[in-house]
Amino acid sequence: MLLGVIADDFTGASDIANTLAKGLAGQGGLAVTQYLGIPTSPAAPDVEAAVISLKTRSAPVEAAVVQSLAALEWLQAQGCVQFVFKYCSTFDSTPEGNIGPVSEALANALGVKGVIACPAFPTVGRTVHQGHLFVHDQLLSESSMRHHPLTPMTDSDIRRWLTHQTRDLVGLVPVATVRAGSAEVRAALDAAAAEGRTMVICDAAIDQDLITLGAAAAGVPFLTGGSGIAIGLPANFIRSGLARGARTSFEGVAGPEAILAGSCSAATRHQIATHANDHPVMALDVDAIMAGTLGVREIVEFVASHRGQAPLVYSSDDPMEVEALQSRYGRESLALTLDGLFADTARALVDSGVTRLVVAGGETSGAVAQALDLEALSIGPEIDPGVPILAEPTRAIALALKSGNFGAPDFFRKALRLLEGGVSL
Ligand SMILES: Nc1ncnc2c1ncn2[C@@H]1O[C@H](COP(=O)(O)OP(=O)(O)O)[C@@H](O)[C@H]1O
Ligand SMILES: O=C(O)[C@@H](O)C(=O)COP(=O)(O)O
Repeated sequence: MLLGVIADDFTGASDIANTLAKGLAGQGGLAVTQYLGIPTSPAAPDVEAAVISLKTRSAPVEAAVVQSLAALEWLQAQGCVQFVFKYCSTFDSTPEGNIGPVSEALANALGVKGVIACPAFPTVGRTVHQGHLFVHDQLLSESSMRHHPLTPMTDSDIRRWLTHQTRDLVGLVPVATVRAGSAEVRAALDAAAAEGRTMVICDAAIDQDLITLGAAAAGVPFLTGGSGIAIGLPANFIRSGLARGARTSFEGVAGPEAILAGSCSAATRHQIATHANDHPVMALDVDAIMAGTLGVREIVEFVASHRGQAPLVYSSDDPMEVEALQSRYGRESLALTLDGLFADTARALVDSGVTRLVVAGGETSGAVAQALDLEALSIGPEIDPGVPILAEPTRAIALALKSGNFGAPDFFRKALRLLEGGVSL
């Protein structure tokens, strides 16, 4: 194994797995497997890149650090020569963490400083300029991410945001240095390391910037970022002859389908509204769930009675309603209950024969994937930017774990069709 990725949530993990599997146009990517949690046995010999999905984005800091270090240990045991810590392209975190503490713990374990930190993912509008993160043409703090239910992002200066979370000073590689080329980036990272800076925010506004950062990272043990930071990494291994340039393949899985959405992100709510125009949808009454009068049984009945029609079940709501529910029930216990309900529902659905499952939301997907006890997933073609098909070949289950803010308005319908393999991509 060459490359090991530690991802702080499950949708983010499939996002970076997709980037690594795709590679640059015409070159092929790496042979990637996405693991759900830290595997308990060695990887198959043909795996070139492993992506370990953790659910640490909103975990307590100490738990996030401990799990990330354990993931690193497993990846080191598989022989990886480079490690990536994958976090969200909108830098989802609280002032306490977990991006800073986890990054510093991994950097210390690997004995490195001057580590690239770049959440940019230009294809979906996330760019970094002079250390400030933009979502399309809005500063992060003015985007819908300021209303996120668990990690509201209220500061676009991610250098400052990260400084709240880290022990060491945070550095910056500005766009002018990135555009000057990979050697200049490397020199800037070395200079930051010499000043004792562990994390260094790197500007990137277009894919070419990320390719430059990727080239600067050739042979470097550790880097961090959104999935964009991985764009240039397969090429390093292919160029040096260590990887062969793999291509993704996927046969398709037939059978009953379901869509579960716990994401309250703007893109998901728009996708739900679009899907509701011509498909059956069930809006979950959160008060009834909290009162224990609505649960798995009713949801499974709804899905079963709309088999073949792409039924969608969602708890997603707009920011004002989310805020009202959180003040009524408490943010954490509400999220715990809803994530738990989606997890139990997914298990019941799969037990009832569902083989094609689309899940929207990182926390929601993490809860679902853990409940299904999936271990290793292969990466199929991309459905929409950042969202690949995931296949569990031994159980003939195909999944899409969609990041809350990713995907076109018709994502749900398209994803189910592609999971069936009916359409060539
Ligand atoms: N109606 C709701 N009110 C409050 N919280 C909700 C509601 N629906 C879902 N949630 C919670 O909001 C969180 C959404 O996070 P997540 O699934 O990661 O979505 P995203 O990918 O958009 O960040 C989950 O923990 C989920 O349980
Ligand atoms: O980097 C990204 O934006 C995604 O890969 C991601 O991590 C999104 O997280 P969720 O919105 O919580 O799914």
